[in-house]
Amino acid sequence: MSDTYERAQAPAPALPGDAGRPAASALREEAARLDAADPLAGHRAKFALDDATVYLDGNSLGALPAHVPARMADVIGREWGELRIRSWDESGWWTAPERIGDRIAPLVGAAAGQIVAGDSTSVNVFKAVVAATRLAGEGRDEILVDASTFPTDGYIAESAARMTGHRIVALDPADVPGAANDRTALALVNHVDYRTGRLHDLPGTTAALHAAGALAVWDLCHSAGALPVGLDAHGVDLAVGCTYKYLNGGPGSPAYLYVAERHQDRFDSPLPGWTSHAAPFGMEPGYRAADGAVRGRVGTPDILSMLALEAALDVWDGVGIEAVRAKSLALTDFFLECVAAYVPAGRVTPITPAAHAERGSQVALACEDAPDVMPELIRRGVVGDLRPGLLRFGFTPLYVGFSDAERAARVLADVLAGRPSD
Ligand SMILES: Cc1ncc(COP(=O)(O)O)c(C=O)c1O
Ligand SMILES: Nc1c(O)cccc1C(=O)C[C@H](N)C(=O)O
Repeated sequence: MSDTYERAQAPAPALPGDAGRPAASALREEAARLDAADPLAGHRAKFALDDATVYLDGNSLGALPAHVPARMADVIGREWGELRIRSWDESGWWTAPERIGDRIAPLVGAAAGQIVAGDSTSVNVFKAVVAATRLAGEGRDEILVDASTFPTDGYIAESAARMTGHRIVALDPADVPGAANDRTALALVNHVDYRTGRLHDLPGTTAALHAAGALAVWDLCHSAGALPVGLDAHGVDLAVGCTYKYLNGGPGSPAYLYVAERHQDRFDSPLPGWTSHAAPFGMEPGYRAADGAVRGRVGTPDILSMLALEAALDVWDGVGIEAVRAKSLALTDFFLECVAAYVPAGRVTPITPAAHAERGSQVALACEDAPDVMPELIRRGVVGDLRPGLLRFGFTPLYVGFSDAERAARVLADVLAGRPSD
């Protein structure tokens, strides 16, 4: 872990803040110092953001990279408007899913040729789960599913299991390694829990599944672009993720599917659409799968969203995911520290793990009156979101700073203490 964000002083004691805002000026000064020393601070200018708002919802919808509208004007005006059908070849539309997959690959620790962009995460969960049952072969009739999963994964896995004749076993992700056995076909696990922000043990869980002869399928929605994933290094079999959170691809931007190279020959998609055919324009009546990641494609790609995503990925040029992780941990530490210092005692309880090894890039605070608190926070310019019983704050290191974290905690304390806005 880098010492870039080393603290100038010991963290402020976790004093209850009812007496006002103890330590406020010290924490504000510390935030300014950390921002001034932050090597990623310059990246914020690449995004369309205003200083009146602290945007802590990039774990739901990433901010707009400022250059994307001009690129989209060109895609619509010239590529579609003037070149029309020629753009499938001349503008590279046809190969966009695999080309963009290769742009996502380094961010999740994958070599080129294993990721294809397209469809939604839900659809890719379906492809991955069914394909994994086929790869696992006969005699394995169980699918382990993260019981705390984002709901869509659970719904899709359940339906896939009914179709393939498997049995779902829902369990805590921490229990997956111990539960894997010779009946397990695969486990589907979220790398980071969308509610709590807990980071699950991808290397250990994957290794335990392999030891039992089973496959590991990971949902990277809340980790890709926020922390190192290491898909190849840890031998993950299949993975899916969305691109509208930390990858800033835009509302409803295409998701992606990773199929490890060693499985590609036997990857048997349950949705073998024509764009994954070996000869898509041969219009053959029978299906023959293309080689490589292209096998994960289905139908015509959603080109406008796809190309907005491709442009959005430019913000990663020259950015290392390790640097992003170092800032993410420093930011979430600092926010937790400010919350502990400012917020009236007993009003919120952090449920995001304190241990760095178990933390994604968000902080979730249990709060009894969360449904009243979040709208007021948003009214005061601090945008997080609400999940049942929780205030959820996402920290996107490319555009969130330490002063943002301090301000968010201060405004939260004001709202909870019933103080008017500054
Ligand atoms: C972990 C996880 N999986 C899946 C999804 C959603 O999937 P889809 O892109 O199909 O809406 C989300 C968020 O929307 C998510 O947080
Ligand atoms: N995908 C979303 C959408 O289409 C509308 C609103 C929110 C979302 C989200 O991404 C929610 C998000 N996955 C979550 O962690 O709660």
